[in-house]
Amino acid sequence: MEQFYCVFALVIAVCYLLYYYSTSTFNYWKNKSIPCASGAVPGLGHMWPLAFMTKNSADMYRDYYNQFPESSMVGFYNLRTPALILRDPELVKNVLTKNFQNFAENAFDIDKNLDPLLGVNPFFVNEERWKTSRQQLSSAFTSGKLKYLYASVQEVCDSMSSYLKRSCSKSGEKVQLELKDLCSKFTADVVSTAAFGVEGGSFISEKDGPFREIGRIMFEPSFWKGMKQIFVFFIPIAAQIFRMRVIPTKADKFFRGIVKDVLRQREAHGIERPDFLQLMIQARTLGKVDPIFNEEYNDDVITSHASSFFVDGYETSSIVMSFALYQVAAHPEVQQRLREEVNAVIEKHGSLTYEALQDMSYMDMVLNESARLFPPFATMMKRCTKEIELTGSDGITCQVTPGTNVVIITTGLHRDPRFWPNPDVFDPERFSEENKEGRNKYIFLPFGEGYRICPGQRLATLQIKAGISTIIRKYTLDVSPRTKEPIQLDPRYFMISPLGGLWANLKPI
Ligand code: HEM
Repeated sequence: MEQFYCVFALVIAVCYLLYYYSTSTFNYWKNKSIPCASGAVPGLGHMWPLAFMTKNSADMYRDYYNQFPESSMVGFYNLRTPALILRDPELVKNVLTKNFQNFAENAFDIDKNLDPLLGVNPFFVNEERWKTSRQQLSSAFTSGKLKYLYASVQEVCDSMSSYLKRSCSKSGEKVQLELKDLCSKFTADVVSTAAFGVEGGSFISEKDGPFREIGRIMFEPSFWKGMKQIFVFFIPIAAQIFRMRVIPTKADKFFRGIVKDVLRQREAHGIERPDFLQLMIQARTLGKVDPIFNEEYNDDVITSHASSFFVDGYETSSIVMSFALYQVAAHPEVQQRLREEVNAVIEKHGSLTYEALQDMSYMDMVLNESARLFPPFATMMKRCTKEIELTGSDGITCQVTPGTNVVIITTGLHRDPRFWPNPDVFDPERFSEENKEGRNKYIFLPFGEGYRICPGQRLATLQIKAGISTIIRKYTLDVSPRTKEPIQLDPRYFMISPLGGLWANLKPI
């Protein structure tokens, strides 16, 4: 009996210590007189809805953002670590631009040994390596090089067009499609053609092309993948403990294999193509040295750069494109005006050229409004590296110390009624020249802002505009009753994915 009491006392003591340890920081924000979101639980802090997969991060963070509508800052706890939400556009500007030096790091700790292909991906690296890798990737997106890459985008538009034509004639008249799947095929093929120099093959048959298949392995929501992604992106300490990779082994092998094959084929047959790989091959032929690896452009160096295209650009672009098509399907008057613009611009330029796409101002309005409601990333997380005092427009002051994560909640700012009247309503007019004038740019951040703004923004916009124009010229779209409305976001996913999919009927005009 005595033994039983001893064990019981020990268990109680351990439980108490664990409880004490996991909640001992929970007064941090109170002591700093910063309002703190409610709902922290021992062990998980405010991250329990992600850990238990009851909410998508976009919804969870927006809930915390909305708890103090009048406050410029809100504290919360990532497990037991204090983190700060910024609700004031001037504070966001401070972090992303004005005092960037104090917040230069993205708050993600990736193990470069486990994920060597991410070693040059600007999103996942910091300091000097970030500067060089960003410069290098951005150099592929100058206007001249984008025009060069646009040839690849046009190839994919043509194969998507043939695929849609075949699908419609097979099904009689109209065809029902899941838009995220269609757009994932499209962006997978753009990456494979523009970055890796191989035909994507997603529109040849019903079978996935190889890049679409890798896309499914890496991004399609499922319980275990969701668990892993949520740990990697939101609870990185746990991901490190369990040695979780961002790029699965199968995808790593695939990227290395494909680059090797393509390089050998091009060397053997003297092939040149207008793609990202060719830019690297040119650097290799000139004997240039990669400034990050300090090595020649060998196969591994080239694979690392090319895979950044896929990791950063494939899923983000397909999310934005699919939600924009969904909004177009749901708003026939917007669809008609957009179609008229596309037709007029094509008539003016002769075809869907690079220059024609720059002329589509209503398309820009529609894309912006759609990305306002559904940005692929709910948050941007920055780590404080140098102590700084932040003061909000409401007078709240916070001394932010090194190591503290500062979170910019895109989904909160994008639907904040202080900045957007009727924030849940889809209205492209918000982005007319007149309505945009004088608006603080730090309330609309689908691509981020400041020094770490997305370097792929122009390529992403280009391919999305080309893809939507290709579809809308020849088809009318309406939302299928199979789509669950209002849209609910999949809690198993670290970006946004609509539960049940975005289904639309496409009918030839
Ligand atoms: C519609 C599609 C896209 C969206 C919405 C998007 C959005 C974003 C956002 C929000 C960030 C974070 C900015 C920050 O942390 O301050 C980012 C970073 C980044 N994006 Fe994109 N992105 C898209 C497409 C692309 C494409 C096509 C590429 C390249 C091929 C790309 C490459 C990158 C890179 C390398 C970074 C890291 C930049 C840095 O930390 O310096 N993105 N993107």
